[in-house]
Amino acid sequence: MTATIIDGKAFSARVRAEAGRKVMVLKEQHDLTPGLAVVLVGEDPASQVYVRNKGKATVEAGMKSEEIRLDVTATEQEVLDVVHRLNADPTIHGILVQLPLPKQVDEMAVLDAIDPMKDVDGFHVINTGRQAVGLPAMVPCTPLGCLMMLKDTLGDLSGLNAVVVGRSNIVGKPMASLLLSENCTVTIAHSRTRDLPAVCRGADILVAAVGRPEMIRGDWVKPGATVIDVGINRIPKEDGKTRLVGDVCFDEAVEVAGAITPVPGGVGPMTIACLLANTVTAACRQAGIDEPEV
Ligand SMILES: Nc1nc(=O)c2c([nH]1)NC[C@@H]1CN(c3ccc(C(=O)N[C@@H](CCC(=O)O)C(=O)O)cc3)C=[N+]21
Repeated sequence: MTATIIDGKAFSARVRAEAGRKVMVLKEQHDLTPGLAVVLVGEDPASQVYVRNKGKATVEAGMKSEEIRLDVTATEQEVLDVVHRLNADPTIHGILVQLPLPKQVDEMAVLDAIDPMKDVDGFHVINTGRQAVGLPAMVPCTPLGCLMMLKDTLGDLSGLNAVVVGRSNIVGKPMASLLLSENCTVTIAHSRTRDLPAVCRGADILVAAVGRPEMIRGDWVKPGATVIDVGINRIPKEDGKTRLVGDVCFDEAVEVAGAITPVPGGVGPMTIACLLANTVTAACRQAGIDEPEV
């Protein structure tokens, strides 16, 4: 039996279309145009592509998009000044500072400066804490996208064993916290975990977010499990070009899993769609209105 392939690209198109319909209602009924600002420091080519895609998706959904580019030599104060200006701008409801930042800029200080209400990445400690205790919060886009695909595939997640491989602040930890909120039994595994393959084999839900190309093999997957591959690794091909692979060895895992996300076309597109959804949510909360039902 081969696994069902979870089509993140198709799913993300539905999420983006829904965000677009909400934006239409907000414009017509509340004279409110949600605005998203993306701050990019430096010229990392991968980040540039990603930032351009975000800008395009934002405009397609009818929102205002602003891109702020700073030189790779920008000081921390220059980045903070941009954040402060965006915090004060009433036409901007979401602020995303593209990570990683150059080494002279303290990431934590920048994230801490973002108004938590405008923190569409959900990386501010206020949002991390609010999510953890069950208060309304901005939830990080990648884990949110993963959760949407899991619920769409499995329905109620209560009681399932979830193993998250990776403990980053941007994916692993918030993913684990969201799965706990859905009543999963959650294990966070990482580089020091003993007998990682055996731990993974206990997972009904296996989320791979380690950043190591094809580390998770087919025989680490419990038959029938749902596998979410967060990894996006560019590796060289024989012909000198490159290809994208996840943290899961797809060709092996697809033979064992019940359902699996591909790379590309899985988690990545959902991340961008959730960014738009979060920006709509943020705009409604800032305006003190209920999010439209569409
Ligand atoms: N503050 C911040 N928030 C982020 O959410 C954030 C960030 N910084 N820094 C970089 C990472 C990376 N990231 C991606 C999102 C979508 C795709 C995506 O759409 N990928 C496509 C293919 C992309 C390709 O072909 O290269 C896919 O997987 O199908 C990729 C990568 C968000 N990040």
